[in-house]
This record gives sequence, structure tokens and C-alpha cells, in this order.
Amino acid sequence: MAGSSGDIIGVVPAAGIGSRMQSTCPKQYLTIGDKTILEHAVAALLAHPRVREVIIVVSPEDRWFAGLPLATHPQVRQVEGGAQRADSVLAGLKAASGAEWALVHDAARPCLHPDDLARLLALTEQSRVGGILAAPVRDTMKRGEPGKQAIAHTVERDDLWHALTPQLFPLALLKQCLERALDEGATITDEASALEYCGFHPELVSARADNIKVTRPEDLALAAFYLTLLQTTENH
Ligand SMILES: Nc1ccn([C@@H]2O[C@H](COP(=O)(O)OP(=O)(O)OP(=O)(O)O)[C@@H](O)[C@H]2O)c(=O)n1
Ligand SMILES: C[C@](O)(CO)[C@H](O)COP(=O)(O)O
Repeated sequence: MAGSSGDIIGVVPAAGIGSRMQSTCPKQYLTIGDKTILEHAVAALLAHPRVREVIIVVSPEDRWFAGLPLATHPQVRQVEGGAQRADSVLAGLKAASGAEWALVHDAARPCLHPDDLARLLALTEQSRVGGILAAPVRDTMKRGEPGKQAIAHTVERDDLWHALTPQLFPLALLKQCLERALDEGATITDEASALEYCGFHPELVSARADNIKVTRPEDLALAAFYLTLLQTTENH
């Protein structure tokens, strides 16, 4: 029953092509230190004892995953992704069975701090809906004139958050909401938006802003820096 401290299964969407990264391979296979970005992201989930398995969703055209130790990891399964991130996540959910909670984490986010993961997973003790890691907006936010490099207006930033991952939801609820949202043509860019579409209000768990999604070329060096800091912290 959702709301108890049941089993958690990880779902890592890793079927993107990373077009904004402009790299020679999909960005999740770029390396930082001795591991790929994907391996860093998955390791952060498997480091928590309540995450018993991770389903990694890869492109049907993927030719990198098979060469990683993850391909033969006993706690990892691989499924094929879809055209959009939401399609890939749904494919992962369909392959997940038995767990009460689904923990969805972008392959492109290698810098997840264990303390943030622990605080997100604590939701299983007090929530029936689940929630997301999120960082409060720090900058003044502007809405642009459509199709122009000009400001339309300033967006009120009180109560404005950057949605991060992981995002944690009851497996059955998330699957049901995502299937309905996609069937009805809703634009779904994160798991929480599928629940919102179905009328739920997921929890916001305030999290570190250094849990970045490697998206553009300049993000790689920043992620490497943050990972160095993280590994230094973990070694003390
Ligand atoms: N059809 C897709 C698209 C994206 N993703 C995954 O969703 C995560 C976040 O998406 P994003 O950062 O947008 O990755 P890409 O779609 O690869 O990047 P881009 O939009 O620059 O092509 C990534 O780990 C990506 O691999 C996925 O599993 N399936
Ligand atoms: C899920 C996500 O990382 C939350 O911010 C984001 O929505 C992914 O968006 P993308 O366009 O697929 O990178």
C-alpha cells in the first residue's frame, strides 16, 4: 500500500541523443573520472539500501550500453525507450513489477547527493502521492516575447522551483497517470507533471542546486567539479 515504507525500484531514462550537448556520443556516455555520466547516476541510486533494482531505459539504436559493467550488473535491467522522455519512463515502469515505489532519475544527472536522496525517500513514510527534488529559483525570471529576444514581463519568483530528479511516486499511481496523460496528448516533461495533470499535488523536497542535468557543453566541466566535491565529502 502506498504510504508504507515499501520496496523502491529505480527507473533511469537513458534513451536520449543529447542533441544540445553537441557531443560525439549521447551525453550519458561521456565520462567524468573513471565512469560515464550514466554510471554515476545509477551508482547514486544503488548506493541506497532501499533501492533494490534499477531499470535503465536505452535507445533501440544504443551501441554503448552493452560495453558497460552495468549491462551485467545483478541489480540492473535494460529496456528499450521511446521517442520522448515520458515514453521511455513509461517503458521502464511497465517493466517494473512488485515494487511499491518508482524512483525516476535522469541518466544525465550524475551529481545526486546521498542526503538529498535520503530526504526524498523519506516521503514513503509520510506521503501517499510522492514528490520530487527541487531547487528554489534564485534569479529574477523573465518571460520572453514569443519568438523574440525581448522581455514580455518578469515572472513572480516566490514559490517558483526548478524541478530536479529523482522523482518518487507510487509505481501504480505514476504508471496510471502517465498512461492517461500521454493518451490524452498532454505535454509531459517530468513525472510530477503527469500526476498534476491527473489532479495530484506532489511534494516539493528542497534540494541542492548542484544536482545539475548535463545538457549543454559547458555543463560537463561543472558536473566534473561537483562530482569531485561530492566524492571528497563522501570520503570523509
Ligand atoms: N526519448 C528520450 C529522451 C530523453 N531521455 C532521457 O531523459 C533524460 C533527460 O532528457 P534530456 O536532458 O532532454 O536528454 P536528451 O533528450 O538526450 O537531450 P536533448 O534534448 O539535448 O537531445 C536524459 O537522461 C535522456 O537520456 C530518454 O530516456 N528518452
Ligand atoms: C525531468 C527534468 O530533468 C526535470 O527538470 C526535465 O524536465 C527533463 O527535461 P528534458 O527537456 O527532457 O531535459
